[in-house]
Amino acid sequence: MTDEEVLAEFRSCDALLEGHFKLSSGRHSGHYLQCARVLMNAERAGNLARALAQKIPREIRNKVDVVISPAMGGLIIGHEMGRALGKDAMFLERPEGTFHLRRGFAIEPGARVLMVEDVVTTGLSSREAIEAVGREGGEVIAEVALVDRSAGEVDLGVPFFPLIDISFPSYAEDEVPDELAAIPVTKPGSRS
Ligand SMILES: O=P(O)(O)OC[C@H]1O[C@H](OP(=O)(O)OP(=O)(O)O)[C@H](O)[C@@H]1O
Ligand SMILES: O=C(O)c1cc(=O)[nH]c(=O)[nH]1
Ligand SMILES: [Mg+2]
Repeated sequence: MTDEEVLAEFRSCDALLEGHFKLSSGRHSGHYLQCARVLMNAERAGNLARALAQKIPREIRNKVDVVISPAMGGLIIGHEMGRALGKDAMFLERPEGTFHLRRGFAIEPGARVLMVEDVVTTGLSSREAIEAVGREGGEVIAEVALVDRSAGEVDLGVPFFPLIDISFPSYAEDEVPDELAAIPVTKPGSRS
């Protein structure tokens, strides 16, 4: 899929939002990609996951033992990636603030993990999720995401293959432009 085709999918289901958003990192932005709306259609979610799987070089794809994603945003795309690769898909949660496996999920010692995210902006959530896999005994060999909002700038410490690169501006709390500050802010994500 080309970048334009992927963005057309987002636009077609009103998932490319404009307004004033507080992101997971605490930064502010006039744009938000609401991946849950894109993924609410199972056929579209499957198509996107298969396109994303094609972004992973074959030599890495062939090594993946299991797929893991950080809830909530990574959950559906992680599940569909598991289907695309024919691997189990588990998810990390952070009810007390730190990602870990729950619900009886466990990783074989040394298992090679593909991390799957919906969006990467600063990469903070991804790095926390990658660390969590290490604590659980696995090794993240690569990450994929539907969207890289850092436009290729982020360093996750593992090879990273997004479906699309986008660079929407984001601002620290004390640098929000007046035009943006004038719009009531919403915080769509679930990090507290
Ligand atoms: O690269 P970052 O700056 O960390 O931002 C990206 C993260 O933010 C969103 O999750 P969020 O924490 O909003 O929670 P959710 O997945 O539960 O919606 C998104 O799903 C990524 O996990
Ligand atoms: O950085 C984020 O929290 C974020 C940005 C975005 O565009 N979409 C999203 O789901 N999360
Ligand atoms: Mg998330």
